Amino acid sequence: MLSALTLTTEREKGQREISKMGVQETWAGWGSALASAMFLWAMFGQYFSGILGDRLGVYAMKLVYLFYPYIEITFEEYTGELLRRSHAYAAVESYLSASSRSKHARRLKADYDRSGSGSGSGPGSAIILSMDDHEEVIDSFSGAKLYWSSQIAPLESHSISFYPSPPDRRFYRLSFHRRHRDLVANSYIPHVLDEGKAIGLKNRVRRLYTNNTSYDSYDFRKLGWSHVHFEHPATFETIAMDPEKKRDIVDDLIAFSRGKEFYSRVGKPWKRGYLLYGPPGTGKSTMIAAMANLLDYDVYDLELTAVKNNSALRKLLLEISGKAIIVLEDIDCSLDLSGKRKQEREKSEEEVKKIGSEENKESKVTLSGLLNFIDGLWSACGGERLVVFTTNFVEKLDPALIRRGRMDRHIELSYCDFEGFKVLARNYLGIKEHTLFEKIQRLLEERNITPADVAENLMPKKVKEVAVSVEVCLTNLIQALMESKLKSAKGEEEMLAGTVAKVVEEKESAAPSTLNDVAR
Ligand SMILES: Nc1ncnc2c1ncn2[C@@H]1O[C@H](COP(=O)(O)OP(=O)(O)OP(=O)(O)O)[C@@H](O)[C@H]1O
Ligand SMILES: [Mg+2]
Repeated sequence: MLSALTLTTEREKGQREISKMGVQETWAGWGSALASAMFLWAMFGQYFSGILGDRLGVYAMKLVYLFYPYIEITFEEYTGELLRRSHAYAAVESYLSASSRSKHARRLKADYDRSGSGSGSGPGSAIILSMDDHEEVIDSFSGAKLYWSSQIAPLESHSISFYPSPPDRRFYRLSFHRRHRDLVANSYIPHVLDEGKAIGLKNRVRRLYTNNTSYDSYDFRKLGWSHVHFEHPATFETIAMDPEKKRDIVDDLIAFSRGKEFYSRVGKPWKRGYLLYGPPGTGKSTMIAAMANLLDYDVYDLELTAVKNNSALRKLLLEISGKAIIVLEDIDCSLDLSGKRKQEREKSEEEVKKIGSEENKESKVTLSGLLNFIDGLWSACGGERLVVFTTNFVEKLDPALIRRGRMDRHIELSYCDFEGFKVLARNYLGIKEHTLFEKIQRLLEERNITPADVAENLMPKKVKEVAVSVEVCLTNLIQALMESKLKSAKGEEEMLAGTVAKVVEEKESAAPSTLNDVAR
């Protein structure tokens, strides 16, 4: 059987594909002379079946079956014109990486065991071994023998193009005796996909993605996103904000993550939009990290100005997996339809000329392209996604962009209040109360200070300060508070009222009758 399996790897042409269960099922085995003859006979039969009737073709196929009773199913890495990595392929990859199955393979690929359990390759080990390309393993299921091979083949291109040719085609091929066909279709494949998905989730390490600046949607060799491991310690416990508001956001996020059935029942794609707005240093980015940690999602940090056009944006969207937070920071700057950030606009023309040609390429993403990205038909692919916008200037945003349904929750992150301060004091100094708290509370009511500034003042500046840090830090904070601005609305009103009163007083003494009217 194994030799037959090896032979099958050599032929690529003339496969007759039968679509079944989202994978391709192909007639097998014509590497040997006999199988080739059978195949030609079958083709001959098929060709003439239109003329001579179906009978000839049917006989030819029966003959092929007689001598080569194996069925093959392929699981392609990319489906739908290379648009998306197939989940079935990823599940098979994980399934075959399980130690019990990969131990028979002779050529293996090694990777970290992201679960930290070391289950991949023996006790205490921190790597996972999986099948390398062109490798074969045998699996068994309910008495049936299943032969898996990992394959790689150049993708045939029939057109001449300026763009680089697409990457090689990778796929797993499953071969089994035809008598197991029902078992494989009804039980084995669902078993492989379920188990593979579970293994994949267990090994999953969260990632922080960013879109590549040189990304070209026509270049198949370039991926749209690069990633690093996502390791941000922020949690909702460490975020300084009104506890009730915080509880509400956490409840909303958890309800969303458990809402698969709800969303499908009401006919809405499983996604939710959050707009976080407020002055710099109030915790917008920190909250995104806390969201990702709470829900165990990947983060896709999308730099819109690096996206060439709407079609590149759509392609990026299709590369995003489920369980993801798509972040567009400073959306008021990114959404400048010229594609330049505000700071760049402010640069003199000469400075702009100096920018490298790559960076200088203008983004042609339009508002409608972005709206489509958020909630067009394509946005529903993948499911379980949060889209988060952040801005310092919510009033600058186009209302269409942040209307309810698109950005479902609008969350203001503002200056630090006493409740927020208590959270930071607990995080940074490990204290719940102190004699200086009262003074700090009074000052926080009068003055504007961002949580970032409070946090900065609560950090010991020198190593030797650590022992006396509480006192020193709180005093630093009081100092900073006294130097910070008065609460803008209240402060400005008071200042304005004071100035007006003073002017009125002065004018009254100069010309009482007329100025009394004005003051009134
Ligand atoms: N609400 C908060 N709770 C806890 N820490 C905070 C909070 N806000 C700010 N910080 C601290 O200040 C630093 C800066 O905060 P962050 O980057 O989240 O601000 P931001 O609102 O995203 O600012 P920007 O608008 O400039 O992007 C963080 O590293 C964090 O330590
Ligand atoms: Mg930020």
